[in-house]
Amino acid sequence: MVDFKKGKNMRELKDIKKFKKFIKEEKIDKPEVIVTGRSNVGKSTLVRLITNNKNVKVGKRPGVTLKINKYPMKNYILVDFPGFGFMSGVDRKVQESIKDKIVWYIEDNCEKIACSILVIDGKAFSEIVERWDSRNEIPIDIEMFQFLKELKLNPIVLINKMDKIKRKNWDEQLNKIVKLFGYSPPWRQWLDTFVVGSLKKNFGWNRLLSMVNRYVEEYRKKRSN
Ligand SMILES: Nc1nc2c(ncn2[C@@H]2O[C@H](COP(=O)(O)OP(=O)(O)OP(=O)(O)O)[C@@H](O)[C@H]2O)c(=O)[nH]1
Ligand SMILES: [Mg+2]
Repeated sequence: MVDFKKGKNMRELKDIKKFKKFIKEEKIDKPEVIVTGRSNVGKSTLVRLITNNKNVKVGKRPGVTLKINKYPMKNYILVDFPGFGFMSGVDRKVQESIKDKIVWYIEDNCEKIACSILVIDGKAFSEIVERWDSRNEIPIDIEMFQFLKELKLNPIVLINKMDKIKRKNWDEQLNKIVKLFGYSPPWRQWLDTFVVGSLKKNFGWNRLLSMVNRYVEEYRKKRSN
């Protein structure tokens, strides 16, 4: 009788242990990979390519994505953000609240973010930044990059829409861009931070993906230690 009880308890204890281990394993969520950037730079286009999900909305006008959308992948969760900064046709207060939400989200979730992608429009970027610079303010993309770096979120800058720039002008434009981010030219020195691409012409994102996978792998290894 006693033995039976004891045996049962032992089994129960074992089951509880197993269950706890299961819960613990389940609790280690997949890390997140976040996609940020101004409106209309191609964030959702990238997410659509990576997930191969036609339901990801992309569009010509700014402000297409207004919510934080998550897409589970095999080893991570891809998070598509609304664009920050100026959006024509979107109320200023709404723009400000979107920016706040993005910053809060990143701060609250930084522990589970394996890496971050900051998408910029290779053609429009330097013009926009110079405009901000002349007002003596830190341009919002640069501010976001520094913020991601400070939080150690492994930012990768995707310089998108390069199809809009003539090949012969690439070096000049790319040198200008890396300089604005605080990196000295030539831009080719910084391939572990910048990816040059055109999602429209389907190039650049493969290299970006392999960098993402490397960061996710590093994150997992660190976590399992
Ligand atoms: N020329 C060109 N257009 C592109 C490229 N990538 C994306 N686009 C276009 O840019 C527009 C905006 O793309 P989205 O992916 O919706 O941009 P987003 O950054 O998600 O925009 P929001 O959701 O408003 O923040 C769409 O018309 C895309 O087809 C590119 O490499 N070259
Ligand atoms: Mg979008």
